[in-house]
Amino acid sequence: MGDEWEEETTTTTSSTSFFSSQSNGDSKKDFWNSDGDSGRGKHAAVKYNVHTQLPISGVGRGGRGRGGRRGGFKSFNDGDENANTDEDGGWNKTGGDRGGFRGRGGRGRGRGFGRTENGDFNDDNDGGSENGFRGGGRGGRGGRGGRGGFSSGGERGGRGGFGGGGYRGNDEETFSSEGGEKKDDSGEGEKPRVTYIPPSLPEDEDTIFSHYESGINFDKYDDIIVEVSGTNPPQAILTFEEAGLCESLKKNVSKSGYVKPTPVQKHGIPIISAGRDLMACAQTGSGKTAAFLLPILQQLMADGVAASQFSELQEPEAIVVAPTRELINQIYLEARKFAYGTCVRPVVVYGGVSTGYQIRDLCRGCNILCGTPGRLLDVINRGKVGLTKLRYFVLDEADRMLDMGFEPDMRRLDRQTLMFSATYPEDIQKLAADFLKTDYLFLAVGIVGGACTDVHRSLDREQRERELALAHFRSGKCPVLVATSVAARGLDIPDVQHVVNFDLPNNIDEYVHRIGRTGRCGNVGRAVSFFDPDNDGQLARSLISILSKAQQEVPSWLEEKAFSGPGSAGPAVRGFGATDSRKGTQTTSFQNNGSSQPAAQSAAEEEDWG
Ligand SMILES: Nc1ncnc2c1ncn2[C@@H]1O[C@H](COP(=O)(O)OP(=O)(O)OP(=O)(O)O)[C@@H](O)[C@H]1O
Repeated sequence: MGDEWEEETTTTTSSTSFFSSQSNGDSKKDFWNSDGDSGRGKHAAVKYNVHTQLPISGVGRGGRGRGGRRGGFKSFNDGDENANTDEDGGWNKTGGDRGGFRGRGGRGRGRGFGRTENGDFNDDNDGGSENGFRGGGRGGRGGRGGRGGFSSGGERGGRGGFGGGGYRGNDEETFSSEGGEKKDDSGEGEKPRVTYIPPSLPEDEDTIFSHYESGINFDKYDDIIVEVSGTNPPQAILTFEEAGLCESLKKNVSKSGYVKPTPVQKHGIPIISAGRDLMACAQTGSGKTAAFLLPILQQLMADGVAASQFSELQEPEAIVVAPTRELINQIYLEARKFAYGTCVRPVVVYGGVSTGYQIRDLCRGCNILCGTPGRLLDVINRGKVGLTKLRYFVLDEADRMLDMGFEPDMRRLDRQTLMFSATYPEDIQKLAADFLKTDYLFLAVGIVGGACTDVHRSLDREQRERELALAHFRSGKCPVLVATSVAARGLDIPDVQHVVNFDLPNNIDEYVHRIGRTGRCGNVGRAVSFFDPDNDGQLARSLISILSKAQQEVPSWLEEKAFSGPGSAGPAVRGFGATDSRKGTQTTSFQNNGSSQPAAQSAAEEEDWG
């Protein structure tokens, strides 16, 4: 997933799994069932928390994930000899010179996902990836890495649960001016094509403005310490009335259930309205999205932005970039909500969805373009989006998207840059500052990088609780068991039907043990694993070996990861179980004859519950 099923940056190398007794193969059903005490009869899941090494009953939602590695934004403009060719079905990429983002162009031969010369995966169509901006590729073997210059960066896997990224290696589509015909210019066979078209969005007002009520701690926001650093910051507003919003926006704010602004809105809105660049850091869930959308919309309305209309080339006034597909879609929905009833038209583009579909939508008019990096650069490089009218460039989750060099052409554009995040490591701040005007303002709401105090956190389980959790799982009282690898081995619990490796383990033995909690005693089972190319690459070869020996389907992207490019090295492929490491030892094979078998010696030691 290079794309926070994003994810949070997980630095852990390990692994979380859970077992589920659901027989319908619907892992999500179990995954998001945080109520582990449903009283259903069958046993379900064990999730391993790698940090604590403890099993936890019930599965809590991991929250929105974030992209794993940071992307880049560099080197788009040194196109190679393949740039602006018509290789992909006659499409002439005229966008190269249009206000920056010129793509390198070169397409490699690819199948499935693109791989850049950096050895990164591109998981977006045509080589883009959500996290990208890292320049990339001459498209080495993995295909269209060069296009748009995005290496996959990061939104791979990661912790946090329903993280965005999600590696989707096969999402390739060629969009051509001749109708989006699929074409594989490598001659190596057909590329899987992204044909997914998301369901149409509801147009009724009730749905557009549906929202949940603000929580009991909303008023506590008023006590949060706010710091604004930089010269001449404008006065904060205290109410939405002071924000100077036009009638339509006021109405939309009110229909959204917003009564008073949050601190990041109180300070951020006037800063943006004053035309200042901004680096804003505010805790999760504190309303950063509206903090940038409202003043942008207001300004566009005040300046009488041209109503969007059909054109093959769209010139948006604002671009919002976020590292994950899910997040950018959410931002788009917010933009659509606040722009309701106005002439401002937001559009969203992100990987994993038919490019042709998104381009058709784009061509209908676009004032605010929301996108993940890969797809965004893709549409720019296809000449569908020009940057000459660009006035606002917003980076949400900015700390994920800045450890990269930024394209010089982009820097030259006269635009207002707004960066938002809940965390800002110091080194990232330095990078970010380099991309902002020198008089930018830094807005810190609450403790910079601090986690939201409204989230009750607990790390640790006593033995008594562990045993109770296991007992509940065993008895079927709790259908899902979440645990660390400590529960990988040995547990023999009837009716476990599903094992989910939320994070894959470090070694293949552990994998074998974990999935062995299901499919026992002649029963069938199911194991679903989330593979993070950044963290799990070393497991790829052994996984392939294990899968093929068990006559399971081996995804082509896994083969690609295992056998090509940097990072593909992994442990030598060996057979299931173990082979005798002593040279020259005579080996006897036993086959289904019921006779004794040599015990498989695992490389890893047994885990201890202690
Ligand atoms: N002034 C407000 N009054 C009531 N609700 C608000 C207000 N501002 C934002 N919200 C709501 O609060 C929720 C969180 O807002 P938002 O997603 O913008 O947070 P965020 O700071 O971007 O969080 P994260 O850092 O996790 O991305 C949303 O449902 C949003 O509609």
